[in-house]
Amino acid sequence: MRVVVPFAAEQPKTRLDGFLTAAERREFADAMLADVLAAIRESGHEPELLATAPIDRNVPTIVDERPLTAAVNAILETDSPVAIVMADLPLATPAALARLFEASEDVVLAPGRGGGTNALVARHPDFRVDYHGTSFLDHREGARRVGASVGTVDSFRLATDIDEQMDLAELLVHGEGTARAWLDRAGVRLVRDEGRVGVERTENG
Ligand SMILES: Nc1nc2c(ncn2[C@@H]2O[C@H](COP(=O)(O)OP(=O)(O)OP(=O)(O)O)[C@@H](O)[C@H]2O)c(=O)[nH]1
Ligand SMILES: C[C@H](OP(=O)(O)O)C(=O)O
Repeated sequence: MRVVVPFAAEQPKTRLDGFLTAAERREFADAMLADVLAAIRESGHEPELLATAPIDRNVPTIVDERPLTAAVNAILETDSPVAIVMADLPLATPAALARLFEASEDVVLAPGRGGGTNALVARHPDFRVDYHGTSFLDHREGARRVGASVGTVDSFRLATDIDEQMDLAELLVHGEGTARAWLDRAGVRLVRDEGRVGVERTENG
């Protein structure tokens, strides 16, 4: 099965603007991508990148400048089965991915917190994506509309996409890979005084 990883190569992670500079966001997105690619390989699959611009990685790469939904649907139109795994899932483990890849339904969805779809497998030739907003609900409805059976993978590690500053706390609590190490080097630390955990940046970061 093809495992395709969409990647916004040029201006990634704009919601972290203010906490990380544009150059840092590129480095951090790259570090998360490295973790995701490693987890996919360890699960026994060879990942492919679907990037908005050429990037210098030793991975087969499709460059498609169109927005995310159009670029992913261009792949789903020509191939099945295909897995789509987002590049901002640095907590993803080979075991969590294997649960996604090995589920038997025509369309298998790994929801993200907040209603998104962090990873999916499409085995039905007529299924198409519609990302952003509550894409999990849209994808479930879309799958049913084309007569596809739908499965859901209940996984904290696949549900934790890193979009906003508070998501960085999850990576500091649970992460062990390249992206976690990048945060440590950048001086991003947990704040665990009271209430919900948060993050701050120390001077020497
Ligand atoms: N190929 C492709 N991938 C994209 C595009 N937009 C986002 N992605 C990737 O899709 C996944 C989910 O991205 P989002 O969290 O929606 O967007 P983001 O660019 O990472 O972050 P924000 O700028 O904060 O929205 C990540 O793997 C992104 O790298 C796009 O236009 N084309
Ligand atoms: C790609 C998009 O991600 P989000 O905008 O929820 O991070 C989605 O899952 O629909």
